[in-house]
Amino acid sequence: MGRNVVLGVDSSTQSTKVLAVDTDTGEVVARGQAPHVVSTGAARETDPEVWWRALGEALAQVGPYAAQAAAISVGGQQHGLVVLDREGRPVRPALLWNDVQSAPQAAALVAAHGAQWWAKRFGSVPGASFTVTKWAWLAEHEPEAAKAAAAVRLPHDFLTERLTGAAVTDRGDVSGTGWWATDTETYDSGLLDTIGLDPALLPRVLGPGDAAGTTLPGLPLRAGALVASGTGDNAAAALGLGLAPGQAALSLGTSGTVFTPSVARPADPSGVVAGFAGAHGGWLPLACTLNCTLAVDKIAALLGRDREAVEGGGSAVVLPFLDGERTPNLPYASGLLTGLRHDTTPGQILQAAYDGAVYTLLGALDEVLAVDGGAPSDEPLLLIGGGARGTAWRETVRRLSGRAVRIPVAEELVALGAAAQAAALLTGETPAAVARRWNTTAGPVHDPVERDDAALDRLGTELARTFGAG
Ligand SMILES: Nc1ncnc2c1ncn2[C@@H]1O[C@H](COP(=O)(O)OP(=O)(O)O)[C@@H](O)[C@H]1O
Ligand SMILES: O=C(CO)[C@@H](O)[C@H](O)COP(=O)(O)O
Repeated sequence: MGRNVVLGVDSSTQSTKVLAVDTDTGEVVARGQAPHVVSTGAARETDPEVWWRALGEALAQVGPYAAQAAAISVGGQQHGLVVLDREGRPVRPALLWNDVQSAPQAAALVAAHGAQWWAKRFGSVPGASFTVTKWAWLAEHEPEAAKAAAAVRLPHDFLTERLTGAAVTDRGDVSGTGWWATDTETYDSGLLDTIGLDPALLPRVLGPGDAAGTTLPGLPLRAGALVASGTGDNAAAALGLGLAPGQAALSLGTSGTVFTPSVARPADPSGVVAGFAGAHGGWLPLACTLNCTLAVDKIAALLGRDREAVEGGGSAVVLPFLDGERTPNLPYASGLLTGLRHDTTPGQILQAAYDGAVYTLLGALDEVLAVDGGAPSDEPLLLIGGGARGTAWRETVRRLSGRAVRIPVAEELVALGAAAQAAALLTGETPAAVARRWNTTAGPVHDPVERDDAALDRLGTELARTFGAG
């Protein structure tokens, strides 16, 4: 007898990953992965057709499970602006979450209404990552493309629609647009009017547990398989970990993120904490940096060193803002290296890059955990994302946080969370209950070590001195 299998997809910045997961046990029985192309230079863009082709390639790698799976769900990188024509073809490449060209539009939108208004109504103060600022940029710089729009989607909506034909999104991902009000859980027609975006172009927002539909014929999938709503990648990871309020995750990928579910609706006027909705109800306060694994890998490459070839000690400080930065909000910043002495070694400079990438995430973690008013939790911090496989990343987080860290053995928590969402459609459980049944957080716990306050002080001083940020 064949296994009961579901498929979970993570269409993230650098690649698409597909997991085929045994619904009963949570065992990953097959996996596939195919790379994306992200533009270099001033813009960060990817043609959505690249995601669609990558999904096909990754599905091909899971072999017969693609046609066997009874349900599928797509988690995707958040915020990206996908503009489609009447035939559902991209009008132009998608503007990604880490494209900071819309920083002037973000500043103008915040100035027009005030940070308090944004936080209170939308749960977030939009920086250049938010979709609303990208639409404003498009309307200003490429009005013909904006006029040609017959549909506006997020990355995961685009893929879900290709699978089902349904124009839908979910509350987790839509909460990162900046045009969906978290206080009323509706699109804000007044705001859409001011940015010239017709609400008819937007997808319907599904509720927790709703299905998007079933697979269209002609796909390399079981005809009529259930397709879950999908969600943004961080919300999917929260599902994949079965996170409960007070349990926090730190994700080390192209972006660095920290998040925890909360009962209270986040509304941080400082803009550090984004007030996202959870995929299955509740809230998901989150902070995100633009420069994480790619930035540190680039610095390792510039130094001609393996990413693990770090050395402790010394006084070097690196602020690895190679793409500008979002936390703190410094979209025009570039990377900075200071504190060099005659005895500084290349390995110390590389370690300083890791420190610089982790520093603001840990500061933001306390703010994320404070949304529910609790004291910072003593629970081990769950470390996920590609970087969690690296010793240098793990040891940097331990040394700068002074906290215990747990590394789940399960990799690809976003795809696993999508798979849990798909399985939940079949079993009637919540995705979190599925994830707990699958024991997705199992993995070694690394005990706390003494916090390196000297390194934290050096970084804090440099951020304040150079950028006036802390
Ligand atoms: N063994 C490893 N050690 C440290 N870093 C790793 C390892 N394997 C992958 N990575 C890092 O993981 C990153 C990709 O992580 P991932 O979470 O898949 O990114 P994204 O979801 O943004 O596409 C790469 O940029 C790479 O630096
Ligand atoms: O913008 C955010 C969160 O607000 C990013 O976390 C993106 O969702 C991209 O994620 P990765 O590709 O780095 O996983």
